[in-house]
Amino acid sequence: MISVEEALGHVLDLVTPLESESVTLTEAAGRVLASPVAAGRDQPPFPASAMDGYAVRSADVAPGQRLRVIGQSAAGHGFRGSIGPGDAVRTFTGAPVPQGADRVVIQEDVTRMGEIITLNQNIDAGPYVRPAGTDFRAGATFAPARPLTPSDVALLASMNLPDVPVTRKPEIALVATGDELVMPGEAPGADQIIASNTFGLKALIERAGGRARLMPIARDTVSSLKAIFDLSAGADMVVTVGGASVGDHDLVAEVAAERGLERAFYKVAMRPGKPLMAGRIDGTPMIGLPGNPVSAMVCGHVFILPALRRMLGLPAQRAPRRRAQLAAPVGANGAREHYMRARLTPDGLEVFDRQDSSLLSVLADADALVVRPPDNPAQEKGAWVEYVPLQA
Ligand SMILES: Nc1nc2c(c(=O)[nH]1)N[C@H]1C(S)=C(S)[C@@H](COP(=O)(O)OP(=O)(O)OC[C@H]3O[C@@H](n4cnc5c(N)ncnc54)[C@H](O)[C@@H]3O)O[C@H]1N2
Ligand code: MOO
Repeated sequence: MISVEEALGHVLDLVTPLESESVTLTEAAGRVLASPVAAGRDQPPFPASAMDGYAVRSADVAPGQRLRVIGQSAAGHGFRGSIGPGDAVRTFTGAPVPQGADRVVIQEDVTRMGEIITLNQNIDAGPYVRPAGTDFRAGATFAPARPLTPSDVALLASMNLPDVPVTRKPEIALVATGDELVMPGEAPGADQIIASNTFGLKALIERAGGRARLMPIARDTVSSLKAIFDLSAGADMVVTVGGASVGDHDLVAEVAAERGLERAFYKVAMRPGKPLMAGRIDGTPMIGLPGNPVSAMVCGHVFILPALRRMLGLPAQRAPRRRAQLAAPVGANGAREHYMRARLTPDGLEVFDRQDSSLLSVLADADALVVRPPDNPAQEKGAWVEYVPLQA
């Protein structure tokens, strides 16, 4: 068995960043920029007022000073002239500050009589002028190494970029295997259960910016598995779920080998997720996940998402980890790296007692996977541990 780190290295080696496509800004959230983009203009493009008030020369600012209002500058309708000594221009938030002015006095700090304003005794320091290019300059580049956030989209819009180059969404074919499985909503026989893993994985993949294709359930026969492998052609990656272990009906390895799988590894020193396999069939990366529902989802976080991120052009990295303190002691770990379902509370990480890899109800309660290194001794309450956030 190889370590998780080694296995992840192999998985990341199986994939490469995909090509780019152009999308409109309204479709850009959650996508990954394929190349840096550059601002089309300065923002703000002119010195802009930050307040409603009067644009003045700071040399003219003194308590009780009287100034003459010579015009107005509104957002979208600037004052065309320039102001000289003793002048003021009625100015609104977002409006260009007229030439000659270097300060805005807020309207609460003046008394106006006709076209004359008198500055009050106490005046806000100001200057309430945002110089041109305060936010960014024309030509400033933007290349975040993450899926575009709502804030990023707002920034791209203000850079005057109606379309942006993004990496094509990786398409991942998800193949559930097993005679015991029926689709949600179908009437299961007495020995059957509902296929859940591929649905969870689809949600995980699509939340991270991929596209998942749910394939028909493959039955525990060589011919059925072969047929579903054929149907999966064209995907950027094929992920099978179940049939990965050593039982007589675990046929994924056999069929994949027949299809010419160049296997990178089989079996990883992790818990859950031991009978994981990965390789390439005809150039297409293939990952075989174990069937236990929690094993499949944990492997989704630990292997599929890093591979997906690499296909999206993001750095080849393991699942992000954070550190927190344990809210209660935990026992010694065994020889496999253990991803323990836990909840982050104000008192620290509460590791659940029930860690069986079939328990989706426990996984749904968890928002963290506490990572226990192989042979990690028992840990006291308050010990610092690493965890993989599940909602990230
Ligand atoms: N003798 C041994 N037996 C097992 C070993 C071992 O080393 N020696 N490893 C165990 C471990 S660890 C795991 S994990 C499982 C993985 O087995 P498979 O990948 O072959 O998975 P299946 O047998 O097909 O299914 C296991 C379990 O999960 C249910 N399942 C499968 N697919 C789905 C799905 N899409 N949705 C919901 N549930 C699913 C399936 O019904 C089984 O209950 O092997 C151990 N055995
Ligand atoms: O590794 Mo299995 O995934 O322990 O349940």
